[in-house]
Amino acid sequence: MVLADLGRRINSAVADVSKANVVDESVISGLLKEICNALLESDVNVKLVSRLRNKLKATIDAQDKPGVNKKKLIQKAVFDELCDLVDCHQSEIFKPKKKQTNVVMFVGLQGAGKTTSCTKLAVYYQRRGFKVGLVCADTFRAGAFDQLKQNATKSKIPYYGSYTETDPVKVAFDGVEKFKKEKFEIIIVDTSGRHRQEAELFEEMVQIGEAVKPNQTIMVLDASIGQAAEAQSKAFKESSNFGAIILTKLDGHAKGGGAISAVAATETPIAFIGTGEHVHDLETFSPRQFISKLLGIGDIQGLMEHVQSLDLDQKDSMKNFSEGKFTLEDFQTQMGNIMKMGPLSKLTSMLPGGLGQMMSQVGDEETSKRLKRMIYIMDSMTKQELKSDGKIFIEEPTRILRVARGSGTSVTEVELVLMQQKMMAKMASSTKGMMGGPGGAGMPGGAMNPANMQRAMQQMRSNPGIMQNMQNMFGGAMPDMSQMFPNGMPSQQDMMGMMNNPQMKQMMKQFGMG
Ligand SMILES: Nc1nc2c(ncn2[C@@H]2O[C@H](COP(=O)(O)OP(=O)(O)OP(=O)(O)O)[C@@H](O)[C@H]2O)c(=O)[nH]1
Repeated sequence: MVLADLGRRINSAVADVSKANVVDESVISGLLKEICNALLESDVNVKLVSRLRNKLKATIDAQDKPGVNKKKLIQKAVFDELCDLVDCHQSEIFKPKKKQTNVVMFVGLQGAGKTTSCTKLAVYYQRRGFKVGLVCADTFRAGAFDQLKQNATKSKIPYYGSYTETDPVKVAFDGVEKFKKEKFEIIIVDTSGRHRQEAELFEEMVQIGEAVKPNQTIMVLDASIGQAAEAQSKAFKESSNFGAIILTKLDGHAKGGGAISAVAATETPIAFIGTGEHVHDLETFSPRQFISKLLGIGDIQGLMEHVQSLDLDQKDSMKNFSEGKFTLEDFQTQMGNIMKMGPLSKLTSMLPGGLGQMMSQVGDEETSKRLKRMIYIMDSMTKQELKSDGKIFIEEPTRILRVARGSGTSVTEVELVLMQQKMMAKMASSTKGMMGGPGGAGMPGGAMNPANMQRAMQQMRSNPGIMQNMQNMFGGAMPDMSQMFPNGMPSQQDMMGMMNNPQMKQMMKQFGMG
């Protein structure tokens, strides 16, 4: 992940403070020095780094009063200042309105990811019920229209472009007019990033802007742009007055600090981040979620949004779970949902604390392979077996052999699936009393109420086996929960979502916490 190195270095600098016996001036100046070096080496603009240092120092000095836990004060100050670095405190980012035409124009340097991001954004809004069209106004780069056409066709998004018209302003205007007549609600215009020279590119952008009068202009910025980010983004700001930034290629390994500088230099908010080449690899940007992920605290909210944005098959199995049951068929449904959730590494990076890193050590491929074999096993079961609670296999063990042969797996693997389903069923029956009535707190089958949540956490803490596993998982020391959730303990909604998240359950099982 971009800025991963920055996150690691800042984390270790803050950890050093936590280990210090006395937090005096020298410890604090050591912390500030390490954080500033890490930011500078990540390509963050020197003026921004100096500003952050001064604010951090002032905050720590101002709040350092007798009785204040200085270590926690420093952790929170560092977290807040980093959030401030990527948050330009703009008011509400442009939100398209239903039943109106919203024209969105994309600008940016060549290869930044405009065409890809146009399609991603089109799919993002289409999934939210908008009627979306794509216009290719890049008449400079050969193949630009074909690329947009291919992307749009694959995602079933109507598109407009021309193989013959060479005037990008005319193509843009005609395309927008066409979609306006057909009552499209969002019309996204992709422009060229390549030009003989930038002056022509900017001139063309101004003309296209005058022709299509966009409600929103978005600058697409490649996170690996480095120190050039500030000058480039300022130049685009002057010509196209973009109102939001899409930061692409954050899944890469670039330093990424230059992009942060662009946000500050243009005082323009990052609306979305691109996290891969796939059309669904677009995430809304939230400074606190971004910094939480950067510092390895996890991004529970992002994980919940990701799970909720997928049309996962949650109906019966969640109802069963809330009634204390969990059949093999429910298990099969949940496994199928996990496979729908996309690259496991992206999800695990949102898991708090060391959980994500731990999961990523197993690796996408291996985890995915194991899940697939579990699904093959359940696909080889009869309806009666799937609807059962698994006892049928104990009464007639030859069924295990038949399923193993039918799924091309082993008896041991089938037994493992049965054991995991049994664990889940036990979890379902133990949480049965904790779920509110159906529809409670808006969660399917109700939500765990605070008192029961507390009891569940106490049960976890009082069970030496679970605690030992937790400590093994975190390398011997239980993390300070407040450090994992700097925005305060997640709401019961988040915790419930996390506890019910099949990915989390699968992972808890792997670490013996199932
Ligand atoms: N890993 C990764 N690759 C991305 C991302 N966004 C775009 N890309 C890739 O970046 C390359 C350039 O993307 P394009 O969408 O063609 O860029 P462009 O700005 O339209 O390029 P021009 O039209 O030539 O100016 C393609 O290979 C994309 O797949 C991202 O978030 N992550």
